[in-house]
Amino acid sequence: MASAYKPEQARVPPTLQLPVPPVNTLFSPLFQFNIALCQLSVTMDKERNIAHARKAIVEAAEKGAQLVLLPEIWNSPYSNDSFPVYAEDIAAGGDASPSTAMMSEVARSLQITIVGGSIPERCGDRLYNTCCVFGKDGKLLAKHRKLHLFDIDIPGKITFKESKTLTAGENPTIVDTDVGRIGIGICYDIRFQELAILYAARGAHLICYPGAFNMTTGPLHWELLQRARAVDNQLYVATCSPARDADAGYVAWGHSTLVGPFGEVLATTEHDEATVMAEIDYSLIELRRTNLPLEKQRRGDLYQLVDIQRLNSKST
Ligand SMILES: NC(=O)CC(=O)C(=O)O
Repeated sequence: MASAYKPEQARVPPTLQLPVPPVNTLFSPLFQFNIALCQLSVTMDKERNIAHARKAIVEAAEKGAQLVLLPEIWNSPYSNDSFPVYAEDIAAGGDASPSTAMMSEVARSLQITIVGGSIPERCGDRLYNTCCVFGKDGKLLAKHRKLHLFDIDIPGKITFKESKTLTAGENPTIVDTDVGRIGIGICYDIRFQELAILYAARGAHLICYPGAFNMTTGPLHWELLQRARAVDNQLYVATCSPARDADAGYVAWGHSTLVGPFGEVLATTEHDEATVMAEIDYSLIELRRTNLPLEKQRRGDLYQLVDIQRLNSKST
């Protein structure tokens, strides 16, 4: 009779395995707090977009948000023509990056954490689609450059090639904040489940995906992907889209959403401008991992995901 598989019998070296650490042994973030997803209208006027985002952040904080998530490309129209024109030199800061200066200032003055959606970033002669995370002291905690560029071709429906102007990032981004350990992905990054598995293995409580899905893929895939990433990894997933502008060159799907660790939609909206407010309770992550102990049941003898960065850092 075949004996039952036990994880400790896996023949893969332990350094390659991705054990998920218990949520409550990581560090001490707030376990319960309010998140705001600011689904913003975006215009061609960058100054207006920045002032408008600031106003939405202030209003969300006044309603009790301790974490604010902004949309993908909120300071610029979403187009290859606009990215070079609206791009900012984030590393230079100050006047070279009015969008990140605003987020840093408002995070500090309101004492909140901001996952700043994304903006086009200029670095030397390259452009990136970049998300900046600010702590409540206004410090830049992390910068995530979209890893998977949105290059798709669905004839008669939508063709978009971010790679015409943008360069892909090189690093997954996971960041410790006052409101938990947060993994970051931007829009198309949500389609790559390995990234979410990696974040879960590194102890993420929440994955934030600023994203501008479109009228073709949005109805079928947007919520499906969020719920899949959340239920597979038993953690929270938050998304934030620009509001829909039917006259824009790229029409965003909207529907910014928070999904819980049981794959349940906790809060969402339609396509108009709106701020979605919702409560996050990280104790539910442990509860769901106890209810469904997937981590213990995983067949490490049959399949493994390798954390390349961890592997490389061990071999140098
Ligand atoms: N805009 C994106 O990056 C992704 C998207 O719209 C899709 O995957 O569909």
